[in-house]
Amino acid sequence: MSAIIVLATRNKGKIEELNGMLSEHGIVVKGLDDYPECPEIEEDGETFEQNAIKKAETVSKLLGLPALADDSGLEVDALDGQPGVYSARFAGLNATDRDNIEKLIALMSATPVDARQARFRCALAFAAPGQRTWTCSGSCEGEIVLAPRGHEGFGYDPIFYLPERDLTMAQLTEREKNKISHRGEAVRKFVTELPRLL
Ligand SMILES: O=c1nc[nH]c2c1ncn2[C@H]1C[C@H](O)[C@@H](COP(=O)(O)OP(=O)(O)OP(=O)(O)O)O1
Ligand SMILES: [Mg+2]
Repeated sequence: MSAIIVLATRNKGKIEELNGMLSEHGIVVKGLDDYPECPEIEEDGETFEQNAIKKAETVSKLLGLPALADDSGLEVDALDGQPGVYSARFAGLNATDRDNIEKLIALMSATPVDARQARFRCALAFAAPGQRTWTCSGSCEGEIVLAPRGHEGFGYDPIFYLPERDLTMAQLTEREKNKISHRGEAVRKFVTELPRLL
């Protein structure tokens, strides 16, 4: 048996990671490039959870299908939790991953090496027609480094350092990343709920 879930995103990194984790549970994840009629959704919530709920419910209503959404980002302690929900637009509305990384490196260069703690957070929301929306979250602790390393993953992965591995997130294979990431933690919670949700 296989089921299609629409992931309310055009972020190829998220679609790839979710498929990597959900295919073994009989789920095919499709992104919004497969549904060009879906408009951009303004992410105006104050929390990852609010944004994830808005994305999942908007897409589920529009298509009449079960939809999952991921809202995620990076919280840096020395920046009082920034960029947080603004992670994707940290360096401006059309910022690339590289732009955002450069801005963060510039801001962190004056911060002592022992004060560079940060975490990725991920909120997932699952919405389906006639069903109450379900949410969960995950997080992953690390440190910001000023020299990007690795080419796997996406977003801030090249400057997100995992001290216990002595590697950045971008130096892990997708499978290794999924085992320890904020998104991996959230998806494992989603998987335990699947029998009730689908
Ligand atoms: O595993 C990750 N590894 C590195 N960086 C990450 C990760 N997870 C989120 N991030 C960063 C990327 C982006 O700057 C922001 C997400 O923003 P977020 O609005 O959730 O995603 P998005 O705009 O790319 O796609 P969409 O909203 O359509 O799902 O946090
Ligand atoms: Mg977004």
